[in-house]
Amino acid sequence: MSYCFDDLRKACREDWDAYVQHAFVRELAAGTLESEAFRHYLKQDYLFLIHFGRAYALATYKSRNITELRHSLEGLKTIIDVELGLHVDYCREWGISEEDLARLPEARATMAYTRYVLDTGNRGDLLDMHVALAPCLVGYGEISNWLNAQPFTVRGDANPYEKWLAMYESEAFQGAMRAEIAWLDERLASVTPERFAELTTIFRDATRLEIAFWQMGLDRSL
Ligand SMILES: Cc1ncc(CN)c(N)n1
Repeated sequence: MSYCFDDLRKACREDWDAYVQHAFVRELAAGTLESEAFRHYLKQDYLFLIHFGRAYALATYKSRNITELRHSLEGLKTIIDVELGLHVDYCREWGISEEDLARLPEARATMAYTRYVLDTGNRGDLLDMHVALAPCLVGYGEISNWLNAQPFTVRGDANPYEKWLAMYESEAFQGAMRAEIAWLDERLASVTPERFAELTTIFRDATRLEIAFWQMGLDRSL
């Protein structure tokens, strides 16, 4: 039996769909999401991205050859240069200054998700780490593609969240998503059924923590 990334998705189908098709992203794509819910999510996502930068740095540290090193470094650059850079500018447009960002309280959902991924990376190997990171990178790329195919999605000036939608359909982000899937496909091809079961647990846990992150935005909870 040879595995690939899609087998992880299939093994967690219910959780994966609940994440990709969550009410938060549906409302965002329709342009009906309450602006305070979005602002709350944006602030927590800043903290999330800082910790995910650390997680990609850990993946870089755990790399054992130049190919792995380059791949993890590309992930780190996507988070820091593409997403986090745009995020700070975007927060400013939504009335959140860098000073506000510097003194944010961290929501429990942010703590749980980011520390789970860092702990998985510390305990496990590079494959554990990348499987824990996959719902983040692959998930948002897939969410973007799924939303673009839905009749309720409003694009352009009529949607206040147009920039968010545009970021995740950008070639920089979609290319990073494809590279991550290709990397995972290559590694998963040679794992045993026992190892695949362990990786499925990590993928499911990280996906459930993504669902909790959307819900935190909707509920504006800390
Ligand atoms: C919670 C969360 N998950 C994923 C992403 C996409 N990197 C994000 N910005 N925030």
